Amino acid sequence: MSVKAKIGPSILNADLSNLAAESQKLLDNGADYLHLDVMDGTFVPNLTFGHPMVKSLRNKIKTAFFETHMMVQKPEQWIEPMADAGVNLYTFHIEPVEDVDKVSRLVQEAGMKVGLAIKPGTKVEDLEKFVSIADVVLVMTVEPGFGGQSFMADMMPKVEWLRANYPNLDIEVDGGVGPKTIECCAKAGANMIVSGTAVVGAIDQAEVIREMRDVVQRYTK
Ligand SMILES: O=C(CO)[C@H](O)[C@H](O)COP(=O)(O)O
Ligand SMILES: [Fe+2]
Repeated sequence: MSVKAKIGPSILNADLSNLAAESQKLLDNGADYLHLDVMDGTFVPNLTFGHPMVKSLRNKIKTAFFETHMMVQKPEQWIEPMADAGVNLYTFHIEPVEDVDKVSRLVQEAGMKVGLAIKPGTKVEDLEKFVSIADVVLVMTVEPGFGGQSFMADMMPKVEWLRANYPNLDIEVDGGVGPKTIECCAKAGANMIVSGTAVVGAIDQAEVIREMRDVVQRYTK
């Protein structure tokens, strides 16, 4: 296996009125990248922010790696604006998309890496046919839409199956991940760890980030 352990805090439950400062604090505390949750109120029953907010954040934070987790019905609609906003990794859900290959190509042509996400109810086999075009696959460990939910350990067989078949693939998990659940994710084979509430709400963010990275590193060696 030659994948790197990376911790990407989700700013979903941070103080969004103070997004740049909250994001910089996470980066200063050791975050490897920022996971920005974009929700359209249709694909999921919640609404967050779009490309204008991401662009404003990019103006303040020049070099960090930005992932947008696109929980939207029409991911093709936001490719150009998100590329213009300075997004590095454009992760979209395959469920509402008719032609995943085509949308992935458009993401690449716009200069971003491709992330493909599945909801808890989606079989890993549905993702398999697109793995070759993906830079990252995201296995959701909560029903998308809200931060602070409980981790679904029964998603781990998907991660195990992906790791067994794709030793060098970047496999991300998202939802309810923190110090209590990290071992389970790392053991299954996840190497990109999204963590919202557990990091953002921590008294010592640096310690929580370091602790989770250490656990993942033990399994990625
Ligand atoms: O995509 C998401 C929700 O749909 C968030 O990234 C995720 O929930 C992170 O927050 P937490 O760690 O608090 O669960
Ligand atoms: Fe997310």
